[in-house]
Amino acid sequence: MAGFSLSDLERIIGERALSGDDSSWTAKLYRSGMERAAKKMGEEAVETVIAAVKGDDGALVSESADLLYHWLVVMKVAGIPLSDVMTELERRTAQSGIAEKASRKQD
Ligand SMILES: N=c1c2ncn([C@@H]3O[C@H](COP(=O)(O)OP(=O)(O)OP(=O)(O)O)[C@@H](O)[C@H]3O)c2ncn1[C@@H]1O[C@H](COP(=O)(O)O)[C@@H](O)[C@H]1O
Repeated sequence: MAGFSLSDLERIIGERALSGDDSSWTAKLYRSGMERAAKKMGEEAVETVIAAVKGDDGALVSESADLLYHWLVVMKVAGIPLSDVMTELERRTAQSGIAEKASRKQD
């Protein structure tokens, strides 16, 4: 299970979004467009915040999974690949020099 990545989920969402399968939540949400998908993501974000503030670790894991899934659907609707976000995160990390400092510490 630990081998499952956001890239795997992005690929599944990409396939299911265009599947035309009426039983697919992804296909339905993708078809309904950005407003609905973003609203759903917002609901999951709020539920994640509530779980965090309550200190409910089980709910925090579950709501985080819902949030990441719905965020990836929003990104699919927007047509922005996950790799664009990872590139931006990598750029920020390189800019801060943190990765370099960590690798120097290991030597
Ligand atoms: N990770 C998810 C995932 N997380 C949440 N959901 C769905 O998101 C929907 C909304 O979640 P909520 O918790 O808000 O449930 P709800 O309150 O009943 O929803 P609403 O009343 O607002 O409709 C539910 O139908 C969940 O099943 C997901 N649906 C799909 N996936 C992934 O997408 C794949 C493809 O799924 P399908 O597109 O359904 O084939 C799956 O194999 C999973 O990997």
